[in-house]
Amino acid sequence: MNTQTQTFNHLLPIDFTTVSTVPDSHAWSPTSSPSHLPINDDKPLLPVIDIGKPDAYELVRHACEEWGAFQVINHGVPLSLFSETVFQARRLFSLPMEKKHLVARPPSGTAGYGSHRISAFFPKLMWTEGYRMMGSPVEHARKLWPQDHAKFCEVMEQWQAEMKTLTERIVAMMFGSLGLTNEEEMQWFESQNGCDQPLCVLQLNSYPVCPDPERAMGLAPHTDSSLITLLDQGNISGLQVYKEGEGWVSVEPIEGAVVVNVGDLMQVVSNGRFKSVLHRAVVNKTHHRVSNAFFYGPPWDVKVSPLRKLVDSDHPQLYRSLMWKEYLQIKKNEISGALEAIRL
Ligand SMILES: O=C(O)CCC(=O)C(=O)O
Ligand SMILES: [Fe+2]
Repeated sequence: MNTQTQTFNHLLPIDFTTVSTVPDSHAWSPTSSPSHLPINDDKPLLPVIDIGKPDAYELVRHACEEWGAFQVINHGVPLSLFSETVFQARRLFSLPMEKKHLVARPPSGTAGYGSHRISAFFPKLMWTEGYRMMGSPVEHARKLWPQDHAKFCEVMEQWQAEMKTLTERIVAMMFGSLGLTNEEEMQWFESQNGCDQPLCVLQLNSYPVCPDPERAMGLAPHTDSSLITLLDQGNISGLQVYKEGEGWVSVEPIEGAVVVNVGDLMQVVSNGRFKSVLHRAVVNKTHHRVSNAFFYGPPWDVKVSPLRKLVDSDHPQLYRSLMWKEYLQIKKNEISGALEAIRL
């Protein structure tokens, strides 16, 4: 096997339908598996915010400062689109492995089927498979369903459009809650070479039923690099967020709610006011869980820095200005120390 094939194989998950026990490659040690530091039911709940209400700004600010995450309801995204998106995601993941390999994500590619991007950081593999897209998935969908790809594309494109609109509304609320009022004050990246549109990635995640969930990890602890991420975790629990002083807290699914994660970039541009949330996903014995994450960030080739209005003598600049591609490169080499590495 040459190096290229080896690297490529590392990106491809095992066929979970063929295993009846957790193989050694996927067995996490007792101190790093989810059973370490178990969840205790007395912990506070992640805030649920009705973004149609007048107090929403204040609640958003508080949630971003204290948790780095919250759930939103009353956001206007049709409930039927949630179930159609989950249905189409399940349709993709239930295809035979040979089919999914037809759309495998190449080692340096952004779209396609494969393991989660963070898997390279851990000695053990995770109990998950994923499919990523940016915009229309039509080229892949044609390969997967030569006669019947239109509905998958239509639903995924509609979901991305809805998530983009909702993201922009929530980002404006976040900045608004910090006292930024006009577009210029909210300019969160400095475009270079004419790149002025945000980049959006939709990641479908599948966590197959696991014979021994205590020893397996759905998705290991990480922060998202994005400005913010919108997550639909369907109706099966599995997402946990880390809260300082409390430990891991389960995020209970609420029908039609969307989880908002503050990403690394929001921590930078808010000059540390908002916290990028550490989160992970656990698996279970009985239900195949599917989630989807919509990551919203800047183009590769732009400069990012803390917003000027959030820096003053009482709030000195915490992070240096840098090109976004430089940050992503730092994050590629270290999963948890990237924000520290750019701290002034
Ligand atoms: O599946 C989940 O609940 C979490 C997904 C996630 O954190 C991610 O895709 O980055
Ligand atoms: Fe994440």
